[in-house]
Amino acid sequence: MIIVIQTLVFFRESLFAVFDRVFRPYIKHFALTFNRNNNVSDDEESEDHVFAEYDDEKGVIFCPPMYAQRYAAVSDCLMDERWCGKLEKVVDLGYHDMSFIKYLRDVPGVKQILGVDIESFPLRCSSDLFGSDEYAPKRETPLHISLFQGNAADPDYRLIGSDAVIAIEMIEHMYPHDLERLVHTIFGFIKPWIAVITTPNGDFNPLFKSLEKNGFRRLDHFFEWSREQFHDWCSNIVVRYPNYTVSCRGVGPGPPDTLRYGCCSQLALFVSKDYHKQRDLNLNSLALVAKAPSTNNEIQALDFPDSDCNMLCSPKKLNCTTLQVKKFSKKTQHLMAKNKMHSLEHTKEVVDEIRHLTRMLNFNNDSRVQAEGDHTWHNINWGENAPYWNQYYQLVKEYTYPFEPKSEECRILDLISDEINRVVDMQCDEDMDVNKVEIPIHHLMRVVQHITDDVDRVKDLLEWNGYEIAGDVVIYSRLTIDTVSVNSHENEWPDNETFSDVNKWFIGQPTS
Ligand SMILES: C[S@@+](CC[C@H](N)C(=O)[O-])C[C@H]1O[C@@H](n2cnc3c(N)ncnc32)[C@H](O)[C@@H]1O
Ligand SMILES: [Mg+2]
Repeated sequence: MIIVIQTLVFFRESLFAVFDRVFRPYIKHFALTFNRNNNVSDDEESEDHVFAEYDDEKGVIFCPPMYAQRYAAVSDCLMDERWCGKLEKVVDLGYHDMSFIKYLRDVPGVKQILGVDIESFPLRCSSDLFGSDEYAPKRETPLHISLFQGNAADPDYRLIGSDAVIAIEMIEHMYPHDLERLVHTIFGFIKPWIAVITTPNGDFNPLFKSLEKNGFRRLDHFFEWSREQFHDWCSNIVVRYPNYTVSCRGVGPGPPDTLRYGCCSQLALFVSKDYHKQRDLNLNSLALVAKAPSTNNEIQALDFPDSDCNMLCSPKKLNCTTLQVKKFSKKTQHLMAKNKMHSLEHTKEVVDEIRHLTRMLNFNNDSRVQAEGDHTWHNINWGENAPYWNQYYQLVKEYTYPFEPKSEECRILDLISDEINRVVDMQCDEDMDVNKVEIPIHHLMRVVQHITDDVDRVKDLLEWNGYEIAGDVVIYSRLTIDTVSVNSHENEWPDNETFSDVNKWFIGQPTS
């Protein structure tokens, strides 16, 4: 049983590493930009790994499969060192059966994933990804996934605060007017740090014989752009949203001698020049406000739906003349009574929040939301029974993964282990025969300085975990590791589940 669990633990933790190891070598090779004269990687080894060939029956065959090359290229964008580990909230538009979300879950730093798809059928298929394995180890970092059904073109408020937006092979399935709105939803409403968009390369289609009878276009796509058209579309976006830069490249090179067609897919990476994370609005606990201040200087706080919220607002601070409260939820009424509040002027204000909200939701002269009766909403676009403001998507499924943060000791040991491995690898690259590496403890302290500056504590920890320490240096001996077999370690383990993370970590580390 223990072995099975350990295998599962290992497998789960290794998945992403494997994905990374398998695909990363290919990724550099994918970089075929629109400029056909640009260099294709001349790394012969990676060329061996990524290739395509003709098959008389099947047409072009990609190795690795095209979807895997695409996912690798998108993952590569997400793990760019400029933001790796800092993209916390990521949206996958057109996520289909969650195939990419499986990988997204393990991208460093990601804590919240939103999936939006217009179809409901794929959503049902994806349910097995959630909590199906009760023996799966807890995550070390929190992760919440929400799947929505809706049109990605609609600026649903739950998209606010997203650091990255991904749309893999989705835009060609959109109506032109939706695509136009999507551009604004991404770059004018969400304003993420990065956006990664992929779409087929129409130039490549002559290589697919099976498409010939349909004019070299796929039936379910509204368009398939040439590289030039995609490039134009991207350039136009950055002209309209000048806070963004864009770089385009091909993904999935064709068989030899077809370079002139470019790659099978094309990818655009948009990067914000000056990213400020938008505050994530939790409207579930937020007062709803209506009537644009610009129209008649009137704001109405309509309801505080299920609030823990004390987000009541004051008209003076909002620069408006009247502020009416039509209806409060019970909880808010209770809060008001408790604080002996009779009118809004005397309530605690969270004015910035309200202001922020009005800005976020793009209130303008057409934006009026009013509460009429019990939970009936009315606005000039929808009339009666308008949807909750900016709540366009329907939540289909959400899941919070159980997690257990690593102990501080464990984090220190992991960081130091990585650093030691890095230094040892460097030394070995320079001199293959090196068997012993001495690393000053002060060098290692740098990688844990955000956790501790206590040198003695770190030394003790390292010694406890089998490192050889002499004075102020850690001695790493390659011979020791080479003679340690995995089996010998396994046999040393008592057969119970009470090991601390520190003990687990100790497997495979050098012993003194
Ligand atoms: C070819 S699939 C992409 C699959 C997935 N992104 C991947 O690469 O594995 C296109 C997906 O986009 C979805 N889609 C099409 N139009 C959409 C829209 N306007 N809003 C949201 N999703 C849309 C479709 O339902 C479909 O699941
Ligand atoms: Mg498609």
